[in-house]
Amino acid sequence: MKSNNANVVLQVADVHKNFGGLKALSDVNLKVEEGRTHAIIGPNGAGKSTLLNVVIGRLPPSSGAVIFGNTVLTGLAPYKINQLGISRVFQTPEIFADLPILHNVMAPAFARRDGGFRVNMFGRTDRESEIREEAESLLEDVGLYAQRHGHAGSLSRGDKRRLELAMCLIQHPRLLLLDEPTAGMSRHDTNTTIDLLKKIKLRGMTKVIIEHDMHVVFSLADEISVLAQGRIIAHGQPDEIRDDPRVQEAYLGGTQP
Ligand SMILES: Nc1ncnc2c1ncn2[C@@H]1O[C@H](COP(=O)(O)OP(=O)(O)OP(=O)(O)O)[C@@H](O)[C@H]1O
Repeated sequence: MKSNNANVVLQVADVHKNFGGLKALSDVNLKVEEGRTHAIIGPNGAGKSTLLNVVIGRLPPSSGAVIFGNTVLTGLAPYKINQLGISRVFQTPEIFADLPILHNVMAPAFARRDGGFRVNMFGRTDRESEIREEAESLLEDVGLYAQRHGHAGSLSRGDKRRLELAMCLIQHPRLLLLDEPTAGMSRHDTNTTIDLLKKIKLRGMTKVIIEHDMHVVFSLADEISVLAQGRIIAHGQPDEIRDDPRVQEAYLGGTQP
């Protein structure tokens, strides 16, 4: 199956996902264009994480397809989908707690090259100094350079999320999926993260972001899709979504986002 739209990076086509009798996703259709930041919002239990898990191959859809560029992802293993150029920052950061922060950022670059993590991967490639340099530069971008030799496990939750972002960026993904990237952060850290994500936008990376914090959504999104009870009930530019009474009703119980 091929996507007709040359500039569409990700297409979710007629996706349904059932958990037994529960319809977590019903007839979900979505297109994300190159270089855009597409936010998916919706109340608790709307199906946002399920949708992301279907995209990255952690959950098979009950029916429908996910297409990345011209490649149908449905049925591919998560590591394959990652190698094709999709990276995800998780709600609960997935890092190597016992490794130094710098090595956490370097590890995915080795994995991308070699197809998997290995014990003693350091010092076994001629690209190590190049990878180290890039990892240090990314740690500067995310504000963790000074701590680079400390263990990742000792970082605060917010800093772990920033570390995970650097771990994604070193993979140079074509599509970055962000699952509540500012959850648990102070307002100051949230604003720093917004600035960082805006910088990534300048580099032209396509992003899908799931976020509860409307300040973050309206600071970053070019387009917003609203999920409620597993269905996309509205899609549009931030101003249209803000003013859509269906969104206010479904998402916020009638309050202005
Ligand atoms: N593995 C699973 N097995 C059974 N039901 C599930 C499973 N995962 C999710 N669900 C159900 O599917 C629905 C959608 O859940 P999902 O986590 O995708 O929503 P969400 O929009 O991400 O919610 P939140 O904002 O609270 O994270 C919920 O009713 C949830 O209980």
